[in-house]
Amino acid sequence: MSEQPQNAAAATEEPEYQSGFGNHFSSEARPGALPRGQNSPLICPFGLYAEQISGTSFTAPRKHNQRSWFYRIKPSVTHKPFDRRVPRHNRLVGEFDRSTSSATPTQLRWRPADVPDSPVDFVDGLYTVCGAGSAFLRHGYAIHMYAANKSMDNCAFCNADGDFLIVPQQGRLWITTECGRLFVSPGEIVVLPQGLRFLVDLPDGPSRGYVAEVFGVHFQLPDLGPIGANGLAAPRDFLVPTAWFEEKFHPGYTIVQKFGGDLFVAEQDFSPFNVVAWHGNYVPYKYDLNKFCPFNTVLIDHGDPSINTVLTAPSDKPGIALLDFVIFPPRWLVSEHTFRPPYYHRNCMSEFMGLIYGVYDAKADGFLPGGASLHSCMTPHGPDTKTFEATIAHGKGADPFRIKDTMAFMFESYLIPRVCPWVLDSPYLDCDYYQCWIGLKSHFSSEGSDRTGGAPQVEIMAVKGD
Ligand SMILES: O=C(O)Cc1cc(O)ccc1O
Repeated sequence: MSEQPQNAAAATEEPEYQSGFGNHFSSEARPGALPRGQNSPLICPFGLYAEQISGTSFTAPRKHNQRSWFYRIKPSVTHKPFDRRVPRHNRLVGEFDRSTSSATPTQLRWRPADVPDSPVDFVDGLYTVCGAGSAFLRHGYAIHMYAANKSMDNCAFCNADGDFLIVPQQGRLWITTECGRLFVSPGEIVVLPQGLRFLVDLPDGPSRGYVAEVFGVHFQLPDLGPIGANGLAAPRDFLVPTAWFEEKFHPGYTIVQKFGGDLFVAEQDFSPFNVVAWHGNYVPYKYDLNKFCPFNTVLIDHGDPSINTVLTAPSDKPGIALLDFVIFPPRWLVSEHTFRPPYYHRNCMSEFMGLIYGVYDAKADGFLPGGASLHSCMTPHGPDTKTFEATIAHGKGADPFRIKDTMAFMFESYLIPRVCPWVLDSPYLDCDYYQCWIGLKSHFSSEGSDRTGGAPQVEIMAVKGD
């Protein structure tokens, strides 16, 4: 047995991690448990079973190829047949079409959902907000949110459909996976790859957050282009678990498998967290968003948000994301004679936004931590009236200004999302969202602007020589 605490929910200290992104990692909870020389020896050390999990086709190009080898007490196949789970609720979608969801160009915003009073775990608290494509066709994505208050008990979750990128907003997540354990706090994110079994304990009780799920592709770090070799999210800040196992007889233990958006259950009599050693590059990982190294304009204008991409799930088209994860972290705004909040815009990409804490600089009110907004392809949006008027009135844009204590994020996709009925009928839907822009009035004057007074757009400081 592992030396570490057996009751995952009781543990509150960070476990040990390995660091890096895309590495071939290896870890053993028992020295000598990792076979040397080959992946699948006739007899594995300690009598373990060897089992591979592949996250890409066997023949995927080497630079994309992902797989891990697990050395476990019993193989994961040792369970009774899968049965469709009697739905407690049916709010997960894996195929987005007219029968499951609808498309709307309307700007949508939701207030934060209350965490329920009745006991709800991570799986039952998960509901799809919107998405596009199909888990079966291995192309598309789903955006989910969760509100839960109790740890998963005697069960583990396995998402056969895609990778989960979880953004906790309230309450820490203590996540046990086949590769080991991760402690994830609001301000951090965690990626759980397709098919990996995991369970979520909630050491703080009530818990809420956002999930992006991508079908048929995995998240990668964005290229840095002219930024150079450093900046944005650094590979060494990604943390991967070390092997941890429990050898527990667990009669009635259930694997809850999401398959095409539906939930299936299969019973077994042991903990699936029985991997004593593993190696490979198909791994769960977490990342602290406060480690992000943001870049920004340093003279004029407001840069496009793509500059703050943490992770991207690419499409087959170069430079076009199936789903980008972009953040709006604390940063200095220094551009001159510039309207510094996000510009008004209509984009060909669709944008789902969430707020982890603080205030987002385009919305003076109404966009709250735990809430969300969705602006679909070519739907106009931008700063609300209060933000625009305050920015202009106070002549903001002259002195360097530090945006503090905030963390907003965006899931951005080139596939247009369809929205689920339960979030359109939700009591948390802000039906007055459009009002935040209705007050924007014309400042047009054919005499010329009374604000800039024709001031030069950029002041150039000449430095005289001796
Ligand atoms: O607020 C938004 O909608 C996201 C966003 C932010 C920004 O700084 C520039 C463009 C953009 O779409």
